[in-house]
Amino acid sequence: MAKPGTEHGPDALREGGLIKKLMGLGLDVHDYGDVGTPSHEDDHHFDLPVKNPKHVATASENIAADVYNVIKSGRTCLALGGDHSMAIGSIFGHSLAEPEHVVVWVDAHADINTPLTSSSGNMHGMPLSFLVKELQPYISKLPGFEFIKPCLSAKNIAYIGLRDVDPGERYIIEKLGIQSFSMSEVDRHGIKDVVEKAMHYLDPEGVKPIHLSFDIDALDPSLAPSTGTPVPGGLSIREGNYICEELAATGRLTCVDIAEVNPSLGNERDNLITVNSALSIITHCFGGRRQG
Ligand SMILES: N[C@@]1(C(=O)O)CN(C[C@@H]2CCCCN2)C[C@@H]1CCC[B-](O)(O)O
Ligand SMILES: [Mn+2]
Ligand SMILES: [Mn+2]
Ligand SMILES: [Mn+2]
Repeated sequence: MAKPGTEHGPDALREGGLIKKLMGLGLDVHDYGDVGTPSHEDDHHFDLPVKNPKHVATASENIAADVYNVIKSGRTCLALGGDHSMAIGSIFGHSLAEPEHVVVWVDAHADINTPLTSSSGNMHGMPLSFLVKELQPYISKLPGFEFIKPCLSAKNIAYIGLRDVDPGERYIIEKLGIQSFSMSEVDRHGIKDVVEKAMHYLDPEGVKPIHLSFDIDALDPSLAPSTGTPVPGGLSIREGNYICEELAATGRLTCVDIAEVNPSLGNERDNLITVNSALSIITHCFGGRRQG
C-alpha cells in the first residue's frame, strides 16, 4: 500500500459502531474477523516496479477464499480494507460464487494501471488490471498471482466519481470502452441519471448480482480526510448515500468493498469524519434509508 495504516481501517470502523449499526437495521450480522495477511518481510519487487507483490498476492488469495465462503453461505459480503488492492481478492472471490456479477467502481481513481503503466508501483492503483480479460495479453503475470483467473469483461464495469486518471488508464478505458461517469458527468447529469445509466448499461434486464467497490476517496476530502490519495471535488455524502440506496434497492447487491480508510492519516477529528462517512455509506448499502 502507498501509505501504511489502511490495515487499521477495519478496527476503526468496528470501534465506530459498525456492527451495532448494522444490527440496528435488523440484519443478521456475522463478523468473520480479519483476513490473514502475511508480513511484509521477504517481499521483493522481482524485476517489475511493483511494491509488496507477495504480500498482496497472499492477502488476495485469502480474501478471495473468505469472500467466496461468505457469499456461498447466502450472505451479502462486506469487505473492509485495507487499500484498494483488496478488490483483487474480493472481486475474484465474488466471481467464483457468482460468475455473472457486474462491478460498480466508485472512486476518484480508475485503479486499472498495469504493473508497466503504473507511475507509482503501488498495487492499490492496479487491481482491475488483474481481473479484466481484455488486458491479460498486456499483464506480466506476477509470481503468486497464478490463482487469479481474469473474471471481468470491460462491459461488466462502470466507474462513478473519477477525477484523477493517469494517461495509461485513460487509454485503457477508452480502448476497452469501459463505461465511466467521472465527476464531470455527475455534475452534468446529476447522480440520479448517472446511477440509472450505469445500471442500465451494466444490467439492462436487472438480473445480475452487483459488486460495489467503494473507495472512500470517491467522497470529497472534506468528508474523508483520512485517506491516502485525496482529490478535491469529490462526491457529497448525499451522492454517496444515493448510489448505495439505489444499488441496495435492487436486492442484488452481493458484495461491498469499503477501501482506503486510513486512520493513521490526519488528526482525531479527521478520523472521526472519515469513519462516520464510511459508516453512512455502509448502512445505506444494507437497507439504511434516509426516509427511514
Ligand atoms: N493512479 C495512481 C496510482 O498510483 O496508480 C496515481 N495516483 C496519484 C497521482 C498523484 C499525482 C497526480 C496523479 N495521481 C494515485 C493512483 C492510485 C490510487 C489508488 B486508490 O485505491 O486510492 O484509488
Ligand atoms: Mn491506497
Ligand atoms: Mn481505489
Ligand atoms: Mn482512489
